[in-house]
Amino acid sequence: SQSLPSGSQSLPSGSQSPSDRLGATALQVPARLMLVEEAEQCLPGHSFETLQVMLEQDHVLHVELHHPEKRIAVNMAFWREMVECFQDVGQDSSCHATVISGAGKCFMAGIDLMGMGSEFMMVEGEDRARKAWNLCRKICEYQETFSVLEKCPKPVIAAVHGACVGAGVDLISACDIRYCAQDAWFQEVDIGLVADVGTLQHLPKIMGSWSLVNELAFTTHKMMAPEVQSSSLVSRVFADKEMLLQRALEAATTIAARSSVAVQGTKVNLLCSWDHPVPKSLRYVATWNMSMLQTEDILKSVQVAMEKKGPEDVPFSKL
Ligand SMILES: CC/C=C\C=C\CC(=O)SCCNC(=O)CCNC(=O)[C@H](O)C(C)(C)COP(=O)(O)OP(=O)(O)OC[C@H]1O[C@@H](n2cnc3c(N)ncnc32)[C@H](O)[C@@H]1OP(=O)(O)O
Repeated sequence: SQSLPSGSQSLPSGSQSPSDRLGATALQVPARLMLVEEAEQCLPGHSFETLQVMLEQDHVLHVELHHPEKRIAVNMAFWREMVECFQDVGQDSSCHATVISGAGKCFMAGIDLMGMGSEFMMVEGEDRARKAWNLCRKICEYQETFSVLEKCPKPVIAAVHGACVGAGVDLISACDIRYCAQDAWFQEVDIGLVADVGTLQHLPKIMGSWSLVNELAFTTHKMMAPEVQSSSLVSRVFADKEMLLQRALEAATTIAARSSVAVQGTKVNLLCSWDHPVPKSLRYVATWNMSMLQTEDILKSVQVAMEKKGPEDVPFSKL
């Protein structure tokens, strides 16, 4: 059977409760214990089968999904490598923001229909209860492949061109910012199952229209770039892939120049308000800031603002 992605739980945990997710984000236990120096050297050069990680600018990593000859149809290695990669991004204090895009003609053609079919048909277990238990465990492992994007405290920007199908929609719905090119299209595909790795949980909160979410989910309606923009699934549309990547990297660079205490704390607290009612989120941010307001970054930021400079002029310490 498939080995567990590092850091994932060994028993079916069901879908993660909001507080699990928040706890994991705020107090992430290193999945692979690694010195900061090691992590810094590790990621850009790290060899993955399905991901290429490039250092684009100071503190900005570009993660490119690879399998262009199969239009980024994702195989077994992908599910494991995404977890490894973004756990490392989370630990790597020299990475402040990430862009994720597809190599070749599209962002992602969903699961590898040839290679992954047997994964769900062939579940181990001596009886139905044990098979169900093992299947639940597998589903939770697959969920971790995209949940890791939310748990990573560094903002992740999805830059989508061409097709973004099935698992591609699950992936982008777990990202913090979504941009696309004019040629992008998005689709849920009918393969006879309920989507179970994030789309159905995220889209109703992301998109402005329940009706459109239902349409996408029930009819497999193909959404083109203008429609995804008007429905808020993406926040910006660019003329082509080149412009898309340029602008996504610019946004990541802007984020990377800011105080990590501010940016990462903002991501954690936005996720808190996504999951919890306002009074609870207000209480959480008060508790958060009772320590984080003691950062030197505030004084440094105020000083450069007074001098009419930008955050890129501040030597913020690593986090
Ligand atoms: C754990 C479960 C969690 C999540 C589950 C999610 C469900 C899904 O993801 S279902 C989605 C399944 N995907 C699809 O139905 C998309 C199928 N592909 C396409 O529609 C098209 O390939 C395209 C993405 C629109 C691109 O079209 P085009 O540019 O014309 O390329 P093609 O000639 O069609 O394909 C080139 C090459 O790639 C192979 N390929 C494409 N998609 C897949 C795929 N999903 N699985 C396996 N292989 C794929 C295609 O067969 C071609 O291969 P050749 O060997 O060159 O024939």
